[in-house]
Amino acid sequence: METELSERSVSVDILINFDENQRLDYNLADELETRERAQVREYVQNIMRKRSYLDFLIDEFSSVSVAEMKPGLKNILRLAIYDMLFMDSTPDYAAINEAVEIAKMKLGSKTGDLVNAIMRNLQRDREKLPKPAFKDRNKLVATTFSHPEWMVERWRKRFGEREAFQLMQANNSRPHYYVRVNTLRTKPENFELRLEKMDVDAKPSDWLPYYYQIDSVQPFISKGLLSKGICLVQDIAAGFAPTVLDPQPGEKVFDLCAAPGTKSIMMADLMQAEGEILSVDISSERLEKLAESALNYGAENIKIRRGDVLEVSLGLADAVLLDAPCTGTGVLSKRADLRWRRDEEGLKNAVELQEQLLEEAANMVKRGGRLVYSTCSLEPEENMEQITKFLEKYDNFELEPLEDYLPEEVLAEEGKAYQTFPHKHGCDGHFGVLLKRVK
Ligand SMILES: C[S@@+](CC[C@H](N)C(=O)[O-])C[C@H]1O[C@@H](n2cnc3c(N)ncnc32)[C@H](O)[C@@H]1O
Repeated sequence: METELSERSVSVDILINFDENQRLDYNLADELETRERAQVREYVQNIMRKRSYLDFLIDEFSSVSVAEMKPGLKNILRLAIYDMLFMDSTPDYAAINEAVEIAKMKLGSKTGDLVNAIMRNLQRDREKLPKPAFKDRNKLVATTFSHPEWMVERWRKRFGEREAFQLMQANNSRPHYYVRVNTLRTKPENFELRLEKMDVDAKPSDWLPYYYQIDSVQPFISKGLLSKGICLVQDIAAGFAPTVLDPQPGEKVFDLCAAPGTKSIMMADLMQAEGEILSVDISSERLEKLAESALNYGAENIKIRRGDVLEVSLGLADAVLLDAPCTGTGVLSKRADLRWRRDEEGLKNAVELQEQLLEEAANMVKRGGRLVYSTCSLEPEENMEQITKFLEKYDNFELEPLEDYLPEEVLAEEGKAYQTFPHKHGCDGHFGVLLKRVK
């Protein structure tokens, strides 16, 4: 119980910090063991995936509304309800006791009593819990599926209700994970032998070479395969952008907005570390991760530069990847917190920044060179609408067909773009196009 208490209590700290600073800081779990840190992530991500519904239940069983609660109490209750209703391994009494102890420890004995009273109320009605019944359809759907109302409204309009439900259900499910073999460090056949020895289920992908769908990244961490650079954890759809850019050994490549760097690492492998990749990002913290990965993965042709793409002067490249900052609505099952950090204003700002970044990136492509624009968003404004606007303004770029690189089922825009959806493709939602500079 001692360690479980600390897992829960650290999870509460992370949730409180998120409410106060809009930042998910897993460093708060650094003192825990690997397995416990994994449990903290599970708690935090699952609570993010069910947040509106948990808040609805708090409102039903507490005399103080969620809106009036301080982050401490609110997040202890979210965790306690999640524990009681969704963690099969936690008996009701343990869910209540643990929450009461955390409340006493963090907020005093009175709050402990309040948590106890609210949780006992809920336990009494456990078999016939109230269901959200708001007249406002967006609010009802948003509470049931725990997504923000603005997102629900736009997805219901765009996809229709049935498909919007499927998408939100996929966002609330445990995501699929993939690893990609790093051929700079091992041969694919040797990697398969390792997998056999490790006795893990890993299904090779039909879509791209060297990718395997896995159930959990844990064995790959514990056997040191990531730290030794043997394979990279990367969603298969995240691999589409480097695949269609198709960097060749000896070329000069710019990876703009590169950190934490999985696409730079993959490109180094595609180039067999010959030629040059200049990886640029505005965030030094994220670039540190890239630098560490480049060492681990033997990506010796990566050079790192901290800078704002809107200001740096880099010269010209054969191939440029702009993996633009975006709302991330395609990766909500892995990054459940993102849904609570985004709003319509944020979408508008992202679109404006992407437009400027795309113009700068285009100026760095030499004549005859290639430019890939990619996002992990599902929103048309960040994706094809961005490209249409760009092509209306610049007649020196043309869209290239992608059928030679990617499977048909992920292609959109008559084969001139790719777009995946979590509920249709079983991977993250990514978009991308390949543009050629023709004059
Ligand atoms: C989608 S992430 C990139 C992910 C990365 N390509 C990868 O595969 O690991 C977007 C990145 O853009 C960076 N960024 C945002 N605005 C930028 C700017 N004006 N100049 C350079 N980098 C920027 C962020 O720091 C962030 O690391």
